[in-house]
Amino acid sequence: MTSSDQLQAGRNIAPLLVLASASPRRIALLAQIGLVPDRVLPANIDETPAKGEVPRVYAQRMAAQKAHAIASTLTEPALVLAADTVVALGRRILPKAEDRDTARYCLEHLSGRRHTVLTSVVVAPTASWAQGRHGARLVETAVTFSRLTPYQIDALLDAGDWSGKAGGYALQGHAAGFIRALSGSASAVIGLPLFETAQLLRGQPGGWLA
Ligand SMILES: Cc1cn([C@H]2C[C@H](O)[C@@H](COP(=O)(O)OP(=O)(O)OP(=O)(O)O)O2)c(=O)[nH]c1=O
Repeated sequence: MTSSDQLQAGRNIAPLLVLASASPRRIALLAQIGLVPDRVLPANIDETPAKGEVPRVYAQRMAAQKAHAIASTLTEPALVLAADTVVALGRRILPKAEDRDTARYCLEHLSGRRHTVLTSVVVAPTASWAQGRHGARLVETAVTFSRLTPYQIDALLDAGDWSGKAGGYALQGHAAGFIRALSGSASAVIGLPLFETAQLLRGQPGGWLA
């Protein structure tokens, strides 16, 4: 048996890879490293930050809750992958922009400043996959916006790609024209840190990644 046959044989007995997410970005990011989840099951959890909860703790708690909420519903052997992305200005958590006013509020606060994007990624095996390992990583990225004029903020709002994004902007979209510097992981800002996710999957006996 060649090593590629062995790899294939290993893959055939592998448990399911389940993405606990409603984010099309996370599916696309996984595809970038050659991974197509067997199932995509969005987790419906309460995303309200606890009183006084700092951004780092909040991001880790959200990703863990998403992974465990889905893992607990599955009877088959599976590894559940979940993530959470939070835009933080110091200790303040900026909201996920679901409307134009919220996006404007975020952009006005981010203008001319450096902020932190925290993305937590968690992998959780289901109860029926004893060999699977629980794992988690937190990735911090520093992002600096140039100073935005009121006209530029309106143009970003008109572009519309802030919708559903933490902090009211999309690095993969129009906001890129205003991002002066980024130190950390661009894929983490967009929703899934690919290097750290690959490390978590390589650490599993499932054979998903070489
Ligand atoms: C800052 C930033 C965030 N985002 C996205 C990534 C996440 O999808 C979203 C933050 O919200 P999340 O709560 O992390 O994720 P979600 O609600 O979109 O999906 P799910 O919880 O079901 O997995 O913001 C970008 O796409 N680009 C960016 O530049």
